[in-house]
This record gives sequence, structure tokens and C-alpha cells, in this order.
Amino acid sequence: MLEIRGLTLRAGGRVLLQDLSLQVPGQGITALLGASGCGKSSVLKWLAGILPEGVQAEGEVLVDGQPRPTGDRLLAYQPQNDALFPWLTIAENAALGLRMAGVSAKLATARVLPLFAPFGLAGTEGLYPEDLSGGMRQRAAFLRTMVQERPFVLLDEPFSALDAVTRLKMQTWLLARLSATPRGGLLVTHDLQEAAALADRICVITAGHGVTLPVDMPHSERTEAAMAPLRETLKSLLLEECPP
Ligand SMILES: Nc1ncnc2c1ncn2[C@@H]1O[C@H](COP(=O)(O)OP(=O)(O)OP(=O)(O)O)[C@@H](O)[C@H]1O
Repeated sequence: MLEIRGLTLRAGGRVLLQDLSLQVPGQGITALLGASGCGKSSVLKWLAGILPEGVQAEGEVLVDGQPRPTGDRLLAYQPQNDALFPWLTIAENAALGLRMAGVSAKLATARVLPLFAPFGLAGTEGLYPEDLSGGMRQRAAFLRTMVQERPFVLLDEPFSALDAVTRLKMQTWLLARLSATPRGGLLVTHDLQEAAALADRICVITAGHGVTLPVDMPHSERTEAAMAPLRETLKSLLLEECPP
């Protein structure tokens, strides 16, 4: 269990988040929703240990009840922008997380290459980021994050640049991967449908605080109609933040 305790975020003299506590179990997906600018990306950056200077944070990170530093090696992080290095090939970029964890180039390459085809990236291995579409770059960044197989993955809008069909394929892949090798996912998304389809619990940041709702239905039963009441609840929580 990854736990955030008492996180307060400030930026430009403004309190973004006040005393957020959030639990991310070691299995399944916890979604983080909230209006644009409420601090979702900053929560992930703080956990990943890369909060920019303009944002200040106070709070604690714990894993299985033990205090851990931010930027802990138990966490893999996919930022909102793909953060690929333009001078590395797509295969080298995809392997970078493993290389930085000390895995040899040969082994890292052997681990990433089999995922190129299921991610729709076959043939791009030797290309450079500038040769790819935004959606392809986003999948390369997703690949780089998931292949690290760390106990927790922090995903900041990982599918925002994808078309509907590719998005569905990658969502299905993510659910299958997290169930095959249980890990905890913290997923920032703007998409209520995505949160309702994937998450086991949803934290909505509203008026600077977090409200967490469990989602108990099996994924196979989550039709649009079945999830409509949850989407309405999420919408009302989000609208509290943004009155018309
Ligand atoms: N480097 C920075 N310096 C000062 N303020 C910043 C910095 N980065 C972010 N902020 C401010 O912090 C607030 C939260 O930003 P953040 O990106 O975490 O929000 P978000 O909820 O993820 O937004 P979005 O959904 O639009 O991605 C914003 O008001 C933003 O202007």
C-alpha cells in the first residue's frame, strides 16, 4: 500500500491542496480526478521527487506503513508530456528507465522490444521521437514506464493523445498487465469514462480536498449504462469545484 498523508501543496501564494490523504493499494487502479489546475500532476511530481521550485509541498509518503522518500525506487512515473530524449531512438528511450535502474543495454532491449508490436509501435524501434506522432510518443513513454515493473506506477494522463480505439486497446493492456503482475496504479485522468472503466477507487479533488469513492463492480460488467450513476456522482463532485 502506497499512502500519501497530509499533503498540502502551495503555488504562487495559493493553497492548491489542503491536507490530502490518499491510499493506493498494491493492486488495481486508483484514479485521481479534478478540475484543470487543481494540482493532480503536482501530486504525481511530488511522489516522483520532481516537484518544480514554484510549487511547495508538505506531507508524508509511506509504503506498507513505513515512511519513504519522494522519488522512491518503488515508483515508476509517466509524466504528462512524454519526456522522450530527442537524441535517443525510440527503443533506447523505451529502455531508459531500465537502464537507469542498472539493467544492461542488452537485457533492457530484450525486455522492451516484445512490447513494440502490442503497443502499435512495430517498425519505430530505430526512429527518433521527432519521427513519431504524439500518440506514438505517448505509447513509447507508457512502455518505458510499464516495463520497469516497479510495485507502483504513477500515470499522468497516459492515454490523452490516443484515438478511441488505440486508447481502448491500451486500457485493456494496462488492466491485464496489472492483474497478471499485481501492482498499484495511480492514474491521473480528465476522462470520467476512463476513471469509471478502469479504477477500483476514484479520488476526486474538489475545493482543495480529496473525496475517495470505491468502485466495486467487476470490470467485465462495466458497461456505459452500468457506470452512468457513478459518472453522474463524479460530475457533481467536479461541478462543486467549478460553479457555473
Ligand atoms: N513550476 C511552477 N511554478 C508555479 N506554479 C506552478 C508550477 N507548476 C504548476 N504550477 C501551478 O500549480 C497548479 C497546479 O498545477 P498542476 O499541473 O498540478 O494541475 P493539474 O490539476 O494537473 O492540471 P491539468 O489537469 O490542467 O493538467 C496550477 O495552478 C499551476 O499554475
